[in-house]
Amino acid sequence: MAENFQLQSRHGKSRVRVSRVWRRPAAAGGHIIVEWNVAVSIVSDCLPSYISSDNSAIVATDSIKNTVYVKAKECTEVVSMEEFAVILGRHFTSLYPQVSEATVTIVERPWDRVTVDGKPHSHGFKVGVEKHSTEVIVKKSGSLLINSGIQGYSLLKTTQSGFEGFVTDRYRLLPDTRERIVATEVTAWWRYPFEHVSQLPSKPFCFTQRYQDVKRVLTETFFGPADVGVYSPSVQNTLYLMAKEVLTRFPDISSVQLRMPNLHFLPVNLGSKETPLVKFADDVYLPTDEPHGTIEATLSRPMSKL
Ligand SMILES: O=c1[nH]c(=O)c2[nH]c(=O)[nH]c2[nH]1
Repeated sequence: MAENFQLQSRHGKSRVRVSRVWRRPAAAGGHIIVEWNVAVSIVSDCLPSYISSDNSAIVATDSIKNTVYVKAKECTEVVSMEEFAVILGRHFTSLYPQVSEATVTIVERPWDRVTVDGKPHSHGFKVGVEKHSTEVIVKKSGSLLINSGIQGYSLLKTTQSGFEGFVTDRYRLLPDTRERIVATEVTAWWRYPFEHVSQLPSKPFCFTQRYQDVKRVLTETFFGPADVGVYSPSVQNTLYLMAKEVLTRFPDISSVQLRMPNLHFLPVNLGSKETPLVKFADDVYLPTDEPHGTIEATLSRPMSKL
């Protein structure tokens, strides 16, 4: 209680950028580099600092920032973002009696190994596009939540998409179609089922590998087989099939949330009836993301805790 009011507070440091290199010999696969943008937010009992000038319970946000670099230094073996977030979360909740909970969020800058002369380079990387993120919440009791995700994953197919049979009323202008471009920028979040630090898998389970696996399954389900593809009757149906495939393939994922904006490629028809200039024949489009459709859903296993 704060002078007859209830105070809920948290503090931490955001945009802590850290990069870690693990220098393996070329014969063992070469160097590994990660670049992480870390945010730490702790729930800490430091009421006196809010209601008076007593800062004695505050773990300074500067110290929180420093800890990120100390822990990166201590990771002499390769760690995934998720493992690093758990290490940080456990550190703050176990070292400081006043800290009851820590939320660690990490977004990775995707440095991908380059290929030179068809060979993976031992120490050369270029930046990719879509990003892997994680949010880990650790409580003093050791209970935890691990969500991981992908952002900015842009996908498009030039055919095998349609949209028909939707509500017809005075507001409808869109014709039925079985031929259109479908484009989206996928944001996915999925939850791992581990609820306590004691349940955390040791190797060979690897969060980084699971991220790559989920991305592959999302991609394959969106596009279908390389030669013929798969017909999508709506973004809704494709989104559902993508989420379902993730839960079906990976028992260690308990729920998945997908956001798939419908980034429209509008048919171009220019001119008048008398003087047509450009007549659309599934060839020239006006790409736009303003406005765009917003389609999102969460799929969970029965009984899974969200
Ligand atoms: O796949 C689609 N789902 C919609 O809900 C929708 N609405 C719309 O105008 N076009 C589309 N396409």
